[in-house]
Amino acid sequence: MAKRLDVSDLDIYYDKFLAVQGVSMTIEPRSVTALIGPSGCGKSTFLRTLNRMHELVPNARVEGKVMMDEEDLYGPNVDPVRVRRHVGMVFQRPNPFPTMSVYDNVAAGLKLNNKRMKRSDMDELVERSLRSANLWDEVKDRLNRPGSGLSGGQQQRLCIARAIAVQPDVLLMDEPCSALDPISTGAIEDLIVELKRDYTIVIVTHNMQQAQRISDTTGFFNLKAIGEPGALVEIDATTKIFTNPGNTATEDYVSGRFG
Ligand SMILES: Nc1ncnc2c1ncn2[C@@H]1O[C@H](COP(=O)(O)OP(=O)(O)OP(=O)(O)O)[C@@H](O)[C@H]1O
Repeated sequence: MAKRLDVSDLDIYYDKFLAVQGVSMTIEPRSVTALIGPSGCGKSTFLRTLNRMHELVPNARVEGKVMMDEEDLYGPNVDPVRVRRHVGMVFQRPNPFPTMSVYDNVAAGLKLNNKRMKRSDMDELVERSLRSANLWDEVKDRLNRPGSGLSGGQQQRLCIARAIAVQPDVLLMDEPCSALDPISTGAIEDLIVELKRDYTIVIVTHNMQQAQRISDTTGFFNLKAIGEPGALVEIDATTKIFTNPGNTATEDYVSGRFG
């Protein structure tokens, strides 16, 4: 669990459109890396290349390299479905499987991967995942009720439980709190800080305070110029990015002068 990602010279295309150019960065295990930047600069696009979800868009592709420890995620014999199992994703809007129970939502990935798992082992893993997602106490008496009956914040923690049930190495989060109220947001932020003990976490956020509260490292993306692709401007310790960034565009962005 908790592997390092090493991205080098990554160019990301939607068909002929070069959306993001020349990204290189190292993402350390057992840390939270926040990706910030104005709308349209390619943060979500970049995030989706880290588990090969980008290529689910027809004709979308990348050039460059993404290494997870010693493994080239875009190597010739690598199965993208396996990559997505090892690099989990949590989305902006909580998306539990609506007709499935709370239990089955968490067990869904486990069932796909381990068809012969004993019921008692499955029960144990579902409980452990829900506990890790700080949701167990709230749902233990309604495991058989639909996941869609939970509150928005609970649904998002259910999605996090589902993502960690398969014991991924990396967890990607694309604005996981943007649909949540401040109290649910606080619960998810606390959870992210706890989860970094076991996982490598990369989160896209528009919320500067959130990036400062929960991340160790922050990467600032921006468009090179109007009509040009997005690019990584700088990446550094979060305290440095927010107090003494190396680039004036970063300073303007984090101090709210644009974006
Ligand atoms: N499915 C797609 N097909 C074609 N172009 C796309 C697709 N998704 C995104 N793009 C383009 O890629 C560029 C980067 O978009 P992306 O959504 O990654 O930016 P972002 O920084 O995450 O924005 P936001 O903060 O608004 O979510 C934009 O020019 C966008 O229009």
